[in-house]
Amino acid sequence: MSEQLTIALSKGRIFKETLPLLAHAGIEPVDDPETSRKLILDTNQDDVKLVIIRASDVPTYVQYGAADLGVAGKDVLMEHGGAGLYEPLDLRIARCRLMVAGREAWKPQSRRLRIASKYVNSTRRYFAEQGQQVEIIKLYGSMELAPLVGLSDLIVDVVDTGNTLKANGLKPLDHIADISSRLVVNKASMKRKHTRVQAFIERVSEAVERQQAA
Ligand SMILES: Nc1ncnc2c1ncn2[C@@H]1O[C@H](COP(=O)(O)OP(=O)(O)OP(=O)(O)O)[C@@H](O)[C@H]1O
Ligand SMILES: O=P(O)(O)OC[C@H]1O[C@H](OP(=O)(O)OP(=O)(O)O)[C@H](O)[C@@H]1O
Repeated sequence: MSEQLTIALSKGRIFKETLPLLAHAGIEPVDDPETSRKLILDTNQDDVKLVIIRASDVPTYVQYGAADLGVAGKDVLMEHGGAGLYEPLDLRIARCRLMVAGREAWKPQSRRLRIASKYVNSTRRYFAEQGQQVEIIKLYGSMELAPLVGLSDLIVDVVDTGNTLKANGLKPLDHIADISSRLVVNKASMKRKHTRVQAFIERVSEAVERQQAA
């Protein structure tokens, strides 16, 4: 019997944008995670399963070997720290920027600032590098609201078109990092299932190159 491969993905943009890359590797899910309530999806290949989890949980599943591989945004990987993972491939999907943002009328202040974000580690690291001590408030979403209601001075969040910032009277202030999604691999799976995992990485890498050329 061939080795089982488990791939961790999140619903929404990562699933949608990963589908064509999986298809190039010959993998097609049997169910659609947007309509199915199943958390383990079968594919056209008996030995390949997809697990559907929260975007921020993907590195944890792969770190502990509950999934051999996964797709996660660099924002999520920076926050997780990358323990137990290899990051062999930039998939160049779900591209955005991790940014500091504040109200349109924002002016730099000399007092200690409050920053709201779900990216507490990246936020702490970034402001420490700037030599600034800040108070960080952990949120789980809708960060754009925090400065509007006086919960924080600034936010750290991902920005793509800038429409969400604009719609809420906020402006981008500082660029922290360019973000795209990465293929991540459990370190033990990379050794134990080397041939299988390496072949998968090569097929997906080909698909990424083709998408870039198109
Ligand atoms: N507006 C956007 N445009 C492009 N890429 C984005 C955008 N927002 C987020 N991303 C990228 O896509 C990844 C997945 O985003 P998604 O919105 O599906 O999950 P999430 O809601 O951020 O995660 P969680 O459910 O764990 O809180 C993010 O980690 C980020 O790398
Ligand atoms: O610069 P923009 O293009 O407006 O994208 C930025 C928004 O996207 C993300 O949210 P989320 O994934 O919840 O929202 P989305 O699905 O609407 O992009 C992020 O937290 C911002 O709120």
